[in-house]
Amino acid sequence: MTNQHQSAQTTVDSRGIDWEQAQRATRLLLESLGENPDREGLTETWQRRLPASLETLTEGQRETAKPDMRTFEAETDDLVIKTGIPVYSLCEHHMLPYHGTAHIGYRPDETVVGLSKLSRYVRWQSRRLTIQEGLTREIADGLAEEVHADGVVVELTATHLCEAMRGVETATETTTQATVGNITATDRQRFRAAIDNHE
Ligand SMILES: Nc1nc2c(ncn2[C@@H]2O[C@H](COP(=O)(O)OP(=O)(O)OP(=O)(O)O)[C@@H](O)[C@H]2O)c(=O)[nH]1
Ligand SMILES: [Zn+2]
Repeated sequence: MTNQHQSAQTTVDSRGIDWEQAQRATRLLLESLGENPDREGLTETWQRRLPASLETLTEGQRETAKPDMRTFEAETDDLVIKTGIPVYSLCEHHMLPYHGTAHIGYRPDETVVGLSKLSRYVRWQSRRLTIQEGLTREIADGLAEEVHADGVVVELTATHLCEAMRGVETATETTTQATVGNITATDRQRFRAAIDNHE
């Protein structure tokens, strides 16, 4: 018990990842698939590559990885629209990727945020185990809070590899939307026109 506790303590890195456990689990997974984890080509997979990849792809769980959402004084309260933000997330059901595009519209209250921060924020939020509906909602709610926005609308269109590569084996697109706060009918028309223009 004491040993286990000590070993867990020594292998947990500053970001809270237990490396020894991640390596052991990956090795075990390879073995369970009938693979030889010690064959050339696979040793670094369990020792480094997969644990390190998953550490990156789950950094949305860690506040320390959140981008600095620095804001500036707003000179307008017009809707700010950003289209075509790439999204890569992992579906929590199969831990397989889904990827696509997010579009964001927000109505500033007294502050605006640097444009690049919208893409950075979507990337950070996406890097964890999610379902698409929840991710869309969490981007909208999170941005409204970070930017102190009067209203936010988020649309996300994605293809799930759990549907494409296995299971139903159809590479379809799923679109989800979330709104928070004050988004008017005119805002929605502008948002839609910007998305249509992007596509
Ligand atoms: N609503 C929603 N469903 C998702 C998402 N990602 C994956 N899924 C679905 O989650 C469901 C899980 O269904 P289960 O029947 O438990 O799992 P399964 O046997 O692997 O199902 P199939 O994928 O149909 O083979 C599937 O229908 C997936 O398409 C998501 O982001 N949102
Ligand atoms: Zn899935």
